[in-house]
Amino acid sequence: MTTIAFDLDGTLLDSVPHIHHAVAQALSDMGLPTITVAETPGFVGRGLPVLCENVLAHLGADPALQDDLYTRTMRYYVDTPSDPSQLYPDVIAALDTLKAAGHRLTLCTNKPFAATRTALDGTGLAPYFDVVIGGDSLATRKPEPEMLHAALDGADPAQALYIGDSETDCETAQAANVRFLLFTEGYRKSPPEALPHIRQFSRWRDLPALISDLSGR
Ligand SMILES: O=C(O)COP(=O)(O)O
Ligand SMILES: [Mg+2]
Repeated sequence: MTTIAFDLDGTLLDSVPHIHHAVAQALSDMGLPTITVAETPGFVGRGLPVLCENVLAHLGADPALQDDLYTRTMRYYVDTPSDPSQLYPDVIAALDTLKAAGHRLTLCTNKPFAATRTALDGTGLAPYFDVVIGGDSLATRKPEPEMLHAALDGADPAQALYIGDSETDCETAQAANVRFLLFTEGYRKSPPEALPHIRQFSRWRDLPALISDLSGR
């Protein structure tokens, strides 16, 4: 049995349209200019406070509006339902296979906890994860190691795996001394070779075999 922690946005869910909708609604309510869908992945990965700070800087808006933008975006995050169409292809089948092999699955995302719960419930992912750590669950966020250690829930980091899509996830795994597997179809900004990883995959249907190689089952 291996404890396997997963990132959420850009790893299990292609959530950029959902995130863009929430941010664009909040910006519009505040009478600010907007960001495009294409620009949105560049703001995802370090948590909602950083997204808000960077969006305001990008728009040349007053940084003091960060808390207001955060509160409004959170409301749209939670109020806008998620659905299974956001899942990358074959995610559920891969998680079923990993569960059936006896692995323990947990979630470690910088998305705020309340928004994470809504996303997990709406997409059908909720039953798969024994532990869920969100971006505001602890005093620190990824790439600090505490969230990942909490998501491992007592498992030995040296025996565990972390699966994510971004620079943030790779740095987190390094800081937490956990082996990192890179999903290449998410919201990474640099090429895969710039992010140290022990395996990479572009199709979820390939993940169970990668993990059974690594864990010897
Ligand atoms: O909220 C974010 O910035 C990204 O969330 P993630 O950690 O699931 O990729
Ligand atoms: Mg991610």
